[in-house]
Amino acid sequence: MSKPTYKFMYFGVRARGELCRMVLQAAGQDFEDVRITFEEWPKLKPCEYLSTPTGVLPVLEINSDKLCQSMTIARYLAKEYKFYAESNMEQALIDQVVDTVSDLMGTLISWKLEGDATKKLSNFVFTYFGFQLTIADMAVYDVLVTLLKMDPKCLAKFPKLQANFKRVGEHPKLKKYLETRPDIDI
Ligand SMILES: N[C@@H](CCC(=O)N[C@@H](CS)C(=O)NCC(=O)O)C(=O)O
Repeated sequence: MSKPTYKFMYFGVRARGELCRMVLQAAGQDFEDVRITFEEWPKLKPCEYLSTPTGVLPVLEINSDKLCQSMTIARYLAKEYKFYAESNMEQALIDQVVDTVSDLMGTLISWKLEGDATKKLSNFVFTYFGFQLTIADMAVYDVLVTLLKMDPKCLAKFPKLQANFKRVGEHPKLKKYLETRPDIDI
């Protein structure tokens, strides 16, 4: 079987795309990282150009298949590259973190930050503070990047979140990517 070819299409922001980018980077998987500008989007949105399944981004092309919905893509990639878990319960524990981050991201995208966002995340430290990197760690890392930009002291009371943030940032396959990627607010 030949290796799959990946093309990931999203805007030039982290928001609903960065978790998928991080999983591909953590896997050491080559992919075409297409970053569409907001100026060019109105021309591309109609399906005849990009063939977006639902007219929104992100979209991941895998060979000739197309996937949409950021969490569907993230879970698909996490299963492919073992950033998930084996058992149904462990998967559910990861999912609740990832879905909470996704809800939070919706709030952040509309710039209506909930005051207790970091506290909410800290309730989950027991689920992702394991030995193996999962999409839960990466999802939390990414939303913390945004929260830290809004309030650099937001982790002060949460040492386990701080430690996990550091641990993901130092992952051997992610470190260089995270240090050299464009510095984007959200
Ligand atoms: N639930 C979808 C939401 C996708 C979505 O709303 N994408 C936005 C960007 S974050 C978009 O493509 N907006 C452009 C548009 O609606 O034309 C997902 O998670 O992928």
